[in-house]
Amino acid sequence: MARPKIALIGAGQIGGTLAHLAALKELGDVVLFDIAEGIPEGKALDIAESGPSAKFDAAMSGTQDYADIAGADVCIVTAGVARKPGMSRDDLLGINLKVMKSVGEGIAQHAPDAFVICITNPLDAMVWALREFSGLPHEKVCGMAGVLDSARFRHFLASEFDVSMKDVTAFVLGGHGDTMVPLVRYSTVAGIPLPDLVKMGWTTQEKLDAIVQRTRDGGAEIVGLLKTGSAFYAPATSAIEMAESYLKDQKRVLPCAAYVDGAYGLDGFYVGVPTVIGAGGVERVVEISMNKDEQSMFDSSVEAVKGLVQACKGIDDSLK
Ligand SMILES: NC(=O)c1ccc[n+]([C@@H]2O[C@H](COP(=O)([O-])OP(=O)(O)OC[C@H]3O[C@@H](n4cnc5c(N)ncnc54)[C@H](O)[C@@H]3O)[C@@H](O)[C@H]2O)c1
Ligand SMILES: O=C(O)C[C@H](O)C(=O)O
Repeated sequence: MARPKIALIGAGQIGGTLAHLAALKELGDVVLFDIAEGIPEGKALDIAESGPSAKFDAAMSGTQDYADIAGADVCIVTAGVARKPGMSRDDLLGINLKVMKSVGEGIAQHAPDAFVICITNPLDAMVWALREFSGLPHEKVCGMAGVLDSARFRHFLASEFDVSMKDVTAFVLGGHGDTMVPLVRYSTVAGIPLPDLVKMGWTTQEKLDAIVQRTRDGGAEIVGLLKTGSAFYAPATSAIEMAESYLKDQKRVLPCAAYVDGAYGLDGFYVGVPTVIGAGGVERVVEISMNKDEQSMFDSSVEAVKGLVQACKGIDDSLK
């Protein structure tokens, strides 16, 4: 049986890391696409030359021609611009919306059966726009953010409790911005919810509040340190987790920016929610019950994303 084909649209910091991880995990053959001549070809060759030592079998190639992504099983989109210190993700909307248009058209023409994972920011609005421009089925187009935000939350919690990250679970829902909603009640250490761990004296409410805020600011913290761009190792690893669940029909329960139609009182809207990802794409949106405070934070986050979607419609007439 032929190996799956993975198209990476954007061969920058995340695109290159995605290619390397996909090769190391032998998820399939990789095509890197970018408008910057030489970059996708150079990264593909460099990673291919690591194969004999790393001992993977995967073909790697780079291109500026969308025809080369033909028949891709998975497309992961990082094309566009990343923020620098002093910018918010939302400042990228205008420039990255134009990129989503060309990418959406390229995928529609050459890889219409692919499972598409958008990473480009501002994430929730960009995945919505990418779906509109590509016209692919909603369950085959989703956005990566919740896995990353939850991983950051889990990392901070594991450090605070001095336990293995493997035993920490967490869910961060809502839009991938300052309004994201780390769900404390649904986050656990070995199944013990965080509020119980506060009662058990493992941490204090103040420390937990600070971790929640650090999670919300997680992207900006890295941007402030790197200065030339944004995070790429953890974002790439998160998207690979989603792609693997699709390719291997693992049916992982992962938070991602998915099309929510009916659940959470939403009628046809992309925002971060828990989902099941399997061979059918986003096979299920998991609707969890929220208390008043959680619901109000989620609602504010949805409103923030709605504002960005409106801004997209104001920029590109074809989106109305
Ligand atoms: N969703 C998330 O959680 C998350 C996490 C980190 C970064 N991001 C976002 O991901 C995006 C990529 O980040 P990065 O660090 O890889 O950036 P990067 O600048 O390193 O790479 C972006 C690449 O896109 C290419 N590109 C630009 N326009 C293109 C087009 N029209 N077609 C094809 N390629 C094009 C550029 O040449 C560049 O190589 C940014 O928008 C960033 O904000 C999102
Ligand atoms: O913060 C950014 O601009 C990149 C990304 O959204 C992140 O959370 O790391």
